[in-house]
Amino acid sequence: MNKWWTKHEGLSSRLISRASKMDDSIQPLFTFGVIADIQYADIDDGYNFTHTRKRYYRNSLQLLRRANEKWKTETVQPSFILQLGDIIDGFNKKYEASQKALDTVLTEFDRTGIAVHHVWGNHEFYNFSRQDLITSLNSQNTDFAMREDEIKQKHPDNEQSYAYHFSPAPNFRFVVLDAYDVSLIGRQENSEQYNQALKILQEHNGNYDLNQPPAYSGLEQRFVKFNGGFGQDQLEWLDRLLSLSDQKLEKVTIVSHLPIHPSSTDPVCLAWNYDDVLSILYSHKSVVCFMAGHDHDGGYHQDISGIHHLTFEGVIETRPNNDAFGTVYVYEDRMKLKGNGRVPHRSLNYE
Ligand SMILES: Nc1ccn([C@@H]2O[C@H](COP(=O)(O)OP(=O)(O)OC[C@H](O)CO)[C@@H](O)[C@H]2O)c(=O)n1
Repeated sequence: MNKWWTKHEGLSSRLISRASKMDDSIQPLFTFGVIADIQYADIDDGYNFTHTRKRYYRNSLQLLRRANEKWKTETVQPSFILQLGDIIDGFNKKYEASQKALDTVLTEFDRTGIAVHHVWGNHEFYNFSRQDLITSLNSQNTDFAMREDEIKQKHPDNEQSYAYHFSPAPNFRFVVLDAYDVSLIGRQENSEQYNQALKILQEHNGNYDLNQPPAYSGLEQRFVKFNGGFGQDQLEWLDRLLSLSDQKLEKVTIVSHLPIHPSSTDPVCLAWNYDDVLSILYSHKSVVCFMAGHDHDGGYHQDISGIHHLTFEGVIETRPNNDAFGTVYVYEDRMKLKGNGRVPHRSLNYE
């Protein structure tokens, strides 16, 4: 086992057992739901590209329905739901069913009456242009995003990067990042971001098919077309935002479709410039957690600065009789993830 590949290390199991012993009677400050990689399509079951994992395209909607039912009956109603990207599958495009599939899933989410924060993943871009997504899957303007918020740092609307922040309760902030800011998917061929992405992939991936990972092992495998990176403007914005959060002694949770810690994911799912984001996070004291999807097997790692990196198990590769979602209970001194089905319980103490 390589040193950086420690997602099932002892620390994780110790945290799981500590979580199960925790006192349930204390009222959380607020709660929120999390779900990843629903990848709904009204098509028969299939497999991932390498035929190693079964995908339940139609049933993913039933799993979302079960998650919604659970969230609706929580004693402390979730303040919001984080949908970590890949809400519908790329296959919808082939059947000209993208809009219908998206409407189906959004209608299902609507039944809860709970605000949903949507992250954009690779499958969003297989179905829609960025311009389409700005109209149809844009949660930047939900009720509490930016409202009555002392931190007004709005992300510069540079070529429509989809990054924003919100504060659901005093002293807590959530940041949604755009992991496909620099990418070959979702960017126009004449854009700066597309050309930057092409240069990166040409430098690191010698394959004709750029979806094919460049090496059998190691972090270089992340240089594939179905991943992407964070642009300089977005990184600078994040840095400035976190400085303000530091000053306000906030606890910050950051979310993105792509994981950024090598020990929280298979390297083939890692963001290209994950190290740039990590350096920024390490220069601020406010960040407590980073949540992502994309790696359907899930993962977890607490890094050297105490940040919890959670990669959520994907709905699409979850058997019909199982579940894959979580509810996070937020307290002054910790967060507690109550997992369902493949998503394990975890206690996430702030260090
Ligand atoms: N070796 C490969 C792998 C994939 N593709 C094509 O790339 C597109 C995205 O692949 P897909 O597996 O659907 O992406 P997900 O985001 O669902 O999953 C990411 C990780 O694999 C999950 O662990 C799709 O069009 C594939 O056909 C490829 O050409 N060559």
